[in-house]
Amino acid sequence: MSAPQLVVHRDKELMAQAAAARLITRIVDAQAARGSASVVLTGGRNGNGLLAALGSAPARDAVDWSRLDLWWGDERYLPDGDPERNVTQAREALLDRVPLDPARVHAMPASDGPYGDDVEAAAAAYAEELAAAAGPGDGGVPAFDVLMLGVGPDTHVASLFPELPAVHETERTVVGVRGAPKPPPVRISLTLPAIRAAREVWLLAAGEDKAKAAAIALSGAGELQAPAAGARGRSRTLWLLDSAAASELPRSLYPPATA
Ligand SMILES: O=C(O)[C@H](O)[C@@H](O)[C@H](O)[C@H](O)COP(=O)(O)O
Repeated sequence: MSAPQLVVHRDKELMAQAAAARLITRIVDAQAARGSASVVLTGGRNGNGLLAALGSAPARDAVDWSRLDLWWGDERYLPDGDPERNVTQAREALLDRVPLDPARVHAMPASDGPYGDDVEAAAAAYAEELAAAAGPGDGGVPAFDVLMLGVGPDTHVASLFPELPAVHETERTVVGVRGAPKPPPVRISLTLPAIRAAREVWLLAAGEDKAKAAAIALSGAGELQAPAAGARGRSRTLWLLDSAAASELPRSLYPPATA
């Protein structure tokens, strides 16, 4: 697992714009190398802010949108089209404005779909979809080029909350979550093993309310108490912060350029 790298931007708007530019380049490089790219989106304000910034980025259409696989790190288990669903918000922020191949947009199941209120069955179905897309030796999930995660003030990532059952999962790649402290309570989430299968994991943390979470997660806390600490990529773990979210980091962790 890669040690975390940090980049601190002036404010959350610039962080979103810079992260969007970074994502465009990463996708373009993956498509040039392998003919397609695979990205995991996150819900939340920072994730949606990045998508909105990407939509208005000058280089937006350097991406071949028809050869991009999109997955989700977590989803609120609500009816299809519910405004609180991460996929609904992603569509509004960007996805409905770019020519994606609908067959390559892998939304997590909705609560009014075939699994009804059986969120574990819905999670198992998504795990099967991931496994079907995985390559030999990928371990049940595709080798995502970039997996993005917003970071909660309590250090949660996806719907993995400190000390709750889902963060303890070591075998399954996708689980159902009930009783999530962040509403809505019922969710579907990738697990840490699935997150750690990604080539690169990018954690997005902007705002004063993330300062403590970033400091805890980056100062050696365990992943059960601080799930963000367990979100590591196989070849890269990148924390994208704004100055407010970085304000409580130990000086030793500050990137040299911002010392
Ligand atoms: O479904 C969700 O709510 C998100 O996936 C969640 O993990 C989010 O990324 C963090 O809570 C940060 O959210 P903000 O960026 O809005 O602070």
